[in-house]
Amino acid sequence: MYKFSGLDKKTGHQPRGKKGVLLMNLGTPDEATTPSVRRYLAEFLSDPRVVEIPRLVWLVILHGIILRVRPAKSAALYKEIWTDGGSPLMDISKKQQAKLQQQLSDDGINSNVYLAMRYGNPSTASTLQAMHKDGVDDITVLPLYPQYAAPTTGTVFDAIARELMKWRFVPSLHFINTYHDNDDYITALAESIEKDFAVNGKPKKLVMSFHGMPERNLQLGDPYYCFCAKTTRLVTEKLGLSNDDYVMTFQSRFGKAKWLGPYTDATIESLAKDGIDDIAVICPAFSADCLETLEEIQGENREVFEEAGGKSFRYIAALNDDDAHIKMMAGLVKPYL
Ligand SMILES: C=CC1=C(C)c2cc3[nH]c(cc4nc(cc5[nH]c(cc1n2)c(C)c5CCC(=O)O)C(CCC(=O)O)=C4C)c(C)c3C=C
Ligand SMILES: [Fe+2]
Ligand SMILES: [Fe+2]
Repeated sequence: MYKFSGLDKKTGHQPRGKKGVLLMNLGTPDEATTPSVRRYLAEFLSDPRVVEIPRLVWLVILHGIILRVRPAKSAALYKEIWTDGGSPLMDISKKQQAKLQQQLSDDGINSNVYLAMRYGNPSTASTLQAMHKDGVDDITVLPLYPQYAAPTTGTVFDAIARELMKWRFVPSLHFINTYHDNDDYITALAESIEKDFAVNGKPKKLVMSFHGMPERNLQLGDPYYCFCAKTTRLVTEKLGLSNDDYVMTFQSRFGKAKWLGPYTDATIESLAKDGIDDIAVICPAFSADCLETLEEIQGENREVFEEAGGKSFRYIAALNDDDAHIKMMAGLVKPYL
């Protein structure tokens, strides 16, 4: 490590040689208002990794229809889940950052933890610039998506590369692309399920609901589906569940194409109709609770279940800032620090 105190006298360069951790997540609107949601969705849905249909056709649909209709609807949903700390995804991400910082320092590691979002704020570019200013030139990137997918993890890499293309001194980079089968992740999920079962009893069915994606992405080689299946297998094996005890499903469909199935809402409805009136739902693809878990699962899907005759619906929270989750993150980044 270079040992400069203050700026170098000859070059005016910053002291360098520090290592830093960069936590990344999707991003969320700054406010639960239509203009704020529109700005966020415009950036998110313009990403060619997220919507893979011919560019020109998509931009016409996006700006002609979707960005005129969806922001107001989504803003109303965000309002339902908004907290004093802002969007749950942002609030929880900040807590994760602070707790991981503390965990690393408890473990005797003197590296700063930074937080950036792929869309919206704090932006990837501005966070990388802040790291550079702090003298960090060795960056460990942890996208908080347990199962690699091109529209999530892949595009985090794009955003980092796009910024670094402008830099003269490209830092050392360590990119953690997936942790779907990491022992500590599987154990943390299994323990959170066991805790729920201990308090509320074993449900008639455990629904493991993952965020969906178009089925075409799978055919084109995206490993996401297989990684979700592996997480499901490892967690259910750890819990000693039999095939009848659980089901893997996919939620948050968007657009007209066929998405990965079975769909969460249709599954939950048919479970209730078949007399499986007591279920617990967990969403292992989400490292932090957000619109898709708090509103779509706890809100919408609960209603679907109850209207179809279901009696007991439990949502098992994301790992959020649980100690086991933070320790898992520390375990993932430590080999590079
Ligand atoms: C349009 C295609 C989409 C793909 C493919 C997709 C994949 C994907 N997304 C997540 C995680 C999150 N998605 C969230 C919200 C969200 N996702 C899409 C679309 C796609 N996602 C939309 C349009 C939205 C916005 C919500 C709305 O307006 O209804 C979120 C929550 C954000 C928040 O602010 O709370 C997360 C997290 C994963 C893991 C994934 C994997 C394939
Ligand atoms: Fe999504
Ligand atoms: Fe949704």
